[in-house]
Amino acid sequence: MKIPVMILSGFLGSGKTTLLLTLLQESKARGLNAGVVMNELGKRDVDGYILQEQTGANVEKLLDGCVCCSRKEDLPKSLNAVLARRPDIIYIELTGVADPEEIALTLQEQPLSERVNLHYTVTVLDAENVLEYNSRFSSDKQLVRTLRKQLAGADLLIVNKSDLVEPERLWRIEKTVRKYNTDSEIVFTHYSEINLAPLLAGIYPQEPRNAAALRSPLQISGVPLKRMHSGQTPGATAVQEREADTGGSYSQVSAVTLTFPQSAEQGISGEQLEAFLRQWGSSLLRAKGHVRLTGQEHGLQPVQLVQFAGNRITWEASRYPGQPYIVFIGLDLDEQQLTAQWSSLFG
Ligand SMILES: Nc1nc2c(ncn2[C@@H]2O[C@H](COP(=O)(O)OP(=O)(O)OP(=O)(O)O)[C@@H](O)[C@H]2O)c(=O)[nH]1
Repeated sequence: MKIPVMILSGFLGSGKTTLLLTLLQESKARGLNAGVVMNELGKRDVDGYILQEQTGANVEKLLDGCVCCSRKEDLPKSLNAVLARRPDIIYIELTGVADPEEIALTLQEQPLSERVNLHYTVTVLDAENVLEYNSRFSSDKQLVRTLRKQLAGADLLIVNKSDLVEPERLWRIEKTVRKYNTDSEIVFTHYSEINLAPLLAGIYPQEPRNAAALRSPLQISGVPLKRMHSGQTPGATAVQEREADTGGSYSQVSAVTLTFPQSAEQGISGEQLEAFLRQWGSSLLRAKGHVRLTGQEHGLQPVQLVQFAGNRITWEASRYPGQPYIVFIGLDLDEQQLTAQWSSLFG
C-alpha cells in the first residue's frame, strides 16, 4: 500500500507553514496519522518547532540546504524515517526556493516509488509580492526559473495573503499565473484557509487504498474550494553560520543564522530589531526566529517569535526554551556586514 505524499511549495514567506498547520489539524480530526518532512535553508528549524509545539506533529527536519538540489540525496532517508512511523499521509514542506518537480521525480525513483505516491503538489503564492518577483530577482535567472516551475508544477495554486491587496490585483495574478499553468485550480485565501476536504479525499486511516481514487483532478474541482477576496557582542555575540548554496534552483540566495548572547540580560528592543531588519532593503527576503527583547513594548513576554515576510514584520509570544536566534535569508546578503552589525547591537 503506497502512502500519499503532498508537496507544499511556494516562495519564502508565502504561507506554506500556515497551510501545513491547518492540514495537520484537519488530518488529526480525521484520525489520520500524518508524517512531515520539513526542509529549511537555514541551520535552525523555526517552522518545525512551531509545528511541533502547536500540533505535536512528528517532524523530520532537513536543515541547511535545499532538498531539490544540494540536499537531494537526503530526502529518501528522511522519508524512510517518516514511513517507519506508519503514516497515513506525508506532507513535505519545501524551502521557498525549491523546484517541486525535482521532488516529484525523486518520489518516482526506486525503491521509494514502491512505498509512496505523489498525491498533490500545492503551491502557495504571496498575493502582495508575487507580481514583482520577475523584476526583483532579475539578477538570479535560476531563481526566476524555479519560481515559474513552482507555478507550472502545481496541481493547486493558492493565492494567499489576499487580505493585503485590492481585488484588482488578484485578477492580475490569476492572469499571470495562467501563463505558466493553464489547468490547475486557483484559489484566493487569507492565512491559507481553504476547504481541505478535496485535498484529503480518499485518504483514510489504516484502510486499504485505491491509488486511482486517491489522485483525481475531479476531486479538487468537484468540491468548491473557498474563494476569498480582499475585503474580507562580542564575547557573547552573534554566532554566524553561513549556509550558502549554489545548487540548481537558485544561485544568490543564502541563509545566515545569528544568535543572541548567552546572558539573559542581553537582548535588544523591538525597535532596534525592526530597524536592523529594514536596513538591508530588498536584499533581505525573509527572517524568522525566536528573539529576546528588552523593554515592555511587546508585553511581559521577553522571548518573541519574529517573522519578517514580504517586507512585513509580525510578533508573537514564544515559549522557545533555547538560546534565542534569528535566521536571515537573502539575495546577495553581505554576510560579513550583517554579522558585524549584529554584534555591534550588543556592544
Ligand atoms: N496578513 C497575512 N499574513 C499571513 C497570511 N498567511 C500567512 N501570513 C503570515 O506570513 C508569515 C509567513 O507565513 P508562513 O506560513 O511561515 O510562510 P512560509 O511560506 O511557510 O515561510 P517559509 O517557509 O519561511 O518560506 C507569518 O507571519 C504568517 O502569520 C495571510 O493570508 N495574511
